[in-house]
Amino acid sequence: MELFFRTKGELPVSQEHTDWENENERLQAVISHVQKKKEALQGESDELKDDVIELRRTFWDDVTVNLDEPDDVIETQASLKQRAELLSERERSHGLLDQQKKTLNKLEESPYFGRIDFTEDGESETEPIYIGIASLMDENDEEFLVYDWRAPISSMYYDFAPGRAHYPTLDGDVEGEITLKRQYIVRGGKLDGMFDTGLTIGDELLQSLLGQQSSPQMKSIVASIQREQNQVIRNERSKMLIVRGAAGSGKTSAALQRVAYLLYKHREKLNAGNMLLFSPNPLFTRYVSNVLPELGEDNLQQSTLYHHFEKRLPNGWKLESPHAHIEYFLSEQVEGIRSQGLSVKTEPRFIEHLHNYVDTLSHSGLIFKDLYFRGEVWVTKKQLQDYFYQMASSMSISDRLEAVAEWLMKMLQITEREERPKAWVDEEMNLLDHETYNRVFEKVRENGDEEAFNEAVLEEGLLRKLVVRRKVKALKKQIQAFDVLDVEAMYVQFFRWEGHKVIAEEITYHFQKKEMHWEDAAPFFYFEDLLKGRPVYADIRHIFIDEAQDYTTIQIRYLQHLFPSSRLTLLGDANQAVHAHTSAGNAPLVEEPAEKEQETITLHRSYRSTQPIVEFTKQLVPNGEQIEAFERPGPKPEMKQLENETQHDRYVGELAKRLEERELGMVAIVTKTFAESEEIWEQLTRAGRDAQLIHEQTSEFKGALLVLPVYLAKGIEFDAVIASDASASNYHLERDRYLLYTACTRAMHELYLCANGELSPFIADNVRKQYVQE
Ligand SMILES: Nc1ncnc2c1ncn2[C@@H]1O[C@H](COP(=O)(O)OP(=O)(O)OP(=O)(O)O)[C@@H](O)[C@H]1O
Repeated sequence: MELFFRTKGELPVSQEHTDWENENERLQAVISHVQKKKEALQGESDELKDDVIELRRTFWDDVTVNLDEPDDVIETQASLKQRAELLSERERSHGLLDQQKKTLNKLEESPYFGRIDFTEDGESETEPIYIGIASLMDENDEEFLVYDWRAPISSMYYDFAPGRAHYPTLDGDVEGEITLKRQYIVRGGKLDGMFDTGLTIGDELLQSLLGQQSSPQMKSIVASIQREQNQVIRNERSKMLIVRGAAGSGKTSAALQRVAYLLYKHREKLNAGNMLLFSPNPLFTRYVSNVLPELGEDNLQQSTLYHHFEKRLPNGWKLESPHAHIEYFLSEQVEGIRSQGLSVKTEPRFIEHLHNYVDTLSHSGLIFKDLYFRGEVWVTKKQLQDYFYQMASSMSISDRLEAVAEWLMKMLQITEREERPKAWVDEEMNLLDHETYNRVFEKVRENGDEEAFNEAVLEEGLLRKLVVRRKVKALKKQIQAFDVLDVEAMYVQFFRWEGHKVIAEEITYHFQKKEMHWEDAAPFFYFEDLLKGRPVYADIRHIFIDEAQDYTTIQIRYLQHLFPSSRLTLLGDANQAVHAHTSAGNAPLVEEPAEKEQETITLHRSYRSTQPIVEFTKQLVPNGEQIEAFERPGPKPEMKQLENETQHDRYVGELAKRLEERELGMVAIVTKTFAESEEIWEQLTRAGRDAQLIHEQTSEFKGALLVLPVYLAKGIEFDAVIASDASASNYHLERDRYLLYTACTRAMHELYLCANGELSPFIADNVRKQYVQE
């Protein structure tokens, strides 16, 4: 690799000197071109802004509102529509200019980060291709001064070393020769460094990027995307793309770059609103929220599965959070009824059983609810059942339910008419407020009947109608939502039907208290949708599921069925499974490809941690030998055994203090459970230390010292990690292995393990040589 890196004060040698000056000159020329563009854009933007303000101010001036005749109404509507369209078109253009301005601001700071010189076969000229976060044309709009990193030609920068190369176009691959591959470090419009690279993209650049301190917000990796990551980013073949990879191999980073790539490639028909990322928790959501804006793109939508289910929950119900679920299984004996239920519900073929059950319900067994009006049964469950099952069983359940709803709506109209003259309506009319009376009175007046007698009759009629309509409102809503089925009872009945009586009883017990366990949410709502028909989220075209190893098969299937027209990217690492059910090997991530358009890409290299840390952590897990460390030096992990809890906690506090004093950056004390985190945090606080205790609702880091349980640290990284109590008593079950691995792999530069007593068996003898024992 040829390298000429210049930092302030260093003098380049003669050959490099020429290039340095040339590159510097070009850089300044491009930046001044960007500045000119910015000025021109500002002028345009100001004009548009004035237009928008004026249009808003005078919106009604040119609209003649005339509602006398139907024709006039249509004309008024048309003229309103025209004005509104004009305004929104101007607003959109202004928004676009704003976006362009933001991109130009970024280009002004750093217009490009890479270059390849490419000679196409059959051409004599070599074209230097400069690559940046967005394309930039020269003043005549003829030549590219900078190519967007997502342009087809730019793919060669990531995929090839100097030598033969090719890139795809609509007319087939273009072949040729790369004669130079160069990287730049440009900050604040200044050329700070320059590398010519060979095989991989600048290990030196990576060294310098990865050696930096952690940041509370994830950064884009656009300048140093690695070849295997590029396969993830540009993959378009698969309907379902599974990305497996070791901790720190760049799965999340590649996924976010992939979003940016797809937005660029399909900009005519795809926007950030069509993409949805499921993250593990609010802290992670926040952590990754800056990557796309950094690349000049709008952020994609983000949610958590918990948040989604919570919104679907019936009124007054409570859903156990995934973190409470983890804590339960970490602290309870896993042999109880609940864990039996967990195995059944998370078993990959569970979904088939659910489908089989629904098939039988097509013929018999649906449980309906009695429907009530004014506290009395209006239609019985038996009547509903009879009406439902007299329809042909060739009709789907949801179609038949729709027919039931139509039937009920008609009956409701009759009921409404029959109820109006009744005495209870008189009573309720007396309770109506003045405002309602006045409104009804006005309405009668508007209709213009001269006869006072008629007016009074009309008024009473309207008031009766209103009272009854209000009374049936809830029932109407219930019918329209198909809420005539007793889904809870049928869900329980399913377990009985399957021969799981005890599990059925356990669910009934919680359902009666309106509580739902985390492991019931996906099966329950999936089942409900099978019966009632699924809600459609047609707008979402791409879903990304990070930390997918923690999803059960049915959770993934549920999302697939919720977003039927969506492509799916699953990112995960089976070695980081923190849920009891997924660490048992049930994660969909470990299943073999099932769908035709499904593809798996595995990332082997780990970038987050130094080489000594990776060498240590890879031995904690099976198949760890497949994990490759990026060659970044650093101290070996340190281990300290202590005799009791008091000594342990005191040591953790002192160690954190020492690390803080060295101003390492962010230091995290990672524990197995939240209770342990709380204990350590309390002790630190008593000692006057300023530490932040992270809980499941935390969405932001504050300060440089954090205490958190491992499952909340997922996907995030810290400059130094203290893995608290890595003892045999704390980490001994097979699933603890994955928790310990996840905790240790959060460390970027330094890792410390402390144990109260004997070491965890996972830190086996062959591991011991990888760390220093104090
Ligand atoms: N090509 C790259 N260039 C620069 N930095 C990179 C690259 N790939 C990954 N990194 C860095 O490595 C770290 C880990 O990346 P990321 O969080 O995307 O990995 P991950 O596979 O999602 O990790 P985990 O499994 O622990 O969630 C981040 O700091 C990221 O910026």
